[in-house]
Amino acid sequence: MAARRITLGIDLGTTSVKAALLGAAPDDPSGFEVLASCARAARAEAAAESVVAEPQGREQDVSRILQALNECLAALPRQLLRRVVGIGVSGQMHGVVFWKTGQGCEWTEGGISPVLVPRAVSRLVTWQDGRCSSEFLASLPQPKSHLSVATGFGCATIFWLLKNCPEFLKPYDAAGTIHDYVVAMLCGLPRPLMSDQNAASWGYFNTQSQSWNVEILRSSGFPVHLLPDIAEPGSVAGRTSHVWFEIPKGTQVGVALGDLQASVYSCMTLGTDAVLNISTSVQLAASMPSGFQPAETPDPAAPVAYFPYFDGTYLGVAASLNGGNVLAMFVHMLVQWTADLGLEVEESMVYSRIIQAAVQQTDTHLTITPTVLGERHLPDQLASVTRISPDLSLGHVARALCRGIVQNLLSMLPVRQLQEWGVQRVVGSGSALSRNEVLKQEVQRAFPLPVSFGHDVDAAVGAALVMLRRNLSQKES
Ligand SMILES: Nc1ncnc2c1ncn2[C@@H]1O[C@H](COP(=O)(O)OP(=O)(O)O)[C@@H](O)[C@H]1O
Ligand SMILES: O=C(CO)[C@@H](O)[C@H](O)[C@H](O)[C@H](O)COP(=O)(O)O
Repeated sequence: MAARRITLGIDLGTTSVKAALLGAAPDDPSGFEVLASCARAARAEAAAESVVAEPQGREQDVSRILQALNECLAALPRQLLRRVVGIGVSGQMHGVVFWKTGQGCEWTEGGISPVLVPRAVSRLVTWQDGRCSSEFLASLPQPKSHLSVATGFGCATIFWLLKNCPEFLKPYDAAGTIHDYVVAMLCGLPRPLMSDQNAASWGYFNTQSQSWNVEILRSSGFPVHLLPDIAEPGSVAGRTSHVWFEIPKGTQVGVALGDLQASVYSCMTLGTDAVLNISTSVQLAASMPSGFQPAETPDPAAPVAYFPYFDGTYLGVAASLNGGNVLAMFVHMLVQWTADLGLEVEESMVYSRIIQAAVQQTDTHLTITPTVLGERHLPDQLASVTRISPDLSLGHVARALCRGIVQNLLSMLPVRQLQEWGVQRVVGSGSALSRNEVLKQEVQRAFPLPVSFGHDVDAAVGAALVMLRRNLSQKES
């Protein structure tokens, strides 16, 4: 009997790195089985390299992200890694990392197998970065794209660096998202490749012509040489240049995918499914009919945007900036206040206690609008708390916070709109959801539709599944 095909999926998320090994399972309705998975907190937050970007800058240390990736790979069964025939990579969209071609990493020998270590590479400026003010964004040229440009989007960040610290860009001749960087390093690509999923998340990309707004950008002095070449999501970017945790050298690596699209790909088993992903951020997505094309001119005030998916199709997405990160801020605040009172508590204990308290508090009148980061379509709408009564327990606050995250998303994309799109079921994904019973309860309460919950490493599963299906179709042809 032919050996079972196995693929590896990776998700370089904002808070954690996930990896999953998938095996073909012809007898399973999904066609696959998750053989092993791993998640490791990246703890990659770092001070902005450019001091002028503070305090709104949000950057991550690439070496910590790769460290978490190496820990994930090291934790996966070697006997399965040896049989990997394809690697799919996804990650946090919008962000940008810069490197020097040919010097972006080093394969260090010495251990059991070579390990990927970053070398001449910048910090990752993430999607949560707020350095581009509304005034700065208004000063940029109008894109020829159906998506508006927001702070934290790759092209906006590059324009900001060009204006405020031009010296910063001089040493680099390549740029991409963190997952484009990892694909380029795994394959030793001379130039990064980028799927339209990630290019659209940078701004100044036209999904219909599948091209950057090169003339618009060039005429504004933008360093267009930094823009990656574009390739189909699901196509092969290259082959691994080294043995990697016993994954054979020469293994196919797919062009990197957006984490949202990869999560949807693993969870959306029916075209009438909507996918609710709650991770650092939160997104509610549903597929648009084939042939759908978004309006050419974006409406920055619109809460729903249309993201490229696969094969020229689109997802209708409400993407809130305020998801698991708001819970994380609440937990961090409690840890800080407890320290101010002279006590020390572990974050993990606080998470379990607030969830436990909220489970006990089955309902609340307290109302929290959780938009501490504003929203892209409402940048000035910050968070608020109303209907505070004398019974202000931890359970009330935690329940109201989880409810607020879900209700805020529904205010962007109401159930009525989902039903008009033909949605009949909601599938939940993301670790913030899978680890939080109260969030699950609030999701089930908010949707008058059947709700099910996917894996907790969905984007990694989705990235692996794309490569598994590609490999199987290659073998059949
Ligand atoms: N111990 C925990 N218990 C419950 N939820 C947690 C815990 N630790 C982190 N979280 C939640 O998980 C979120 C991160 O989810 P994750 O899927 O790792 O994000 P990403 O995919 O964006 O990296 C955090 O923002 C936080 O809300
Ligand atoms: O903000 C949007 C889209 O505009 C999101 O889909 C965005 O891709 C994701 O939130 C980021 O990639 C971060 O994802 P995650 O780390 O929260 O999983």
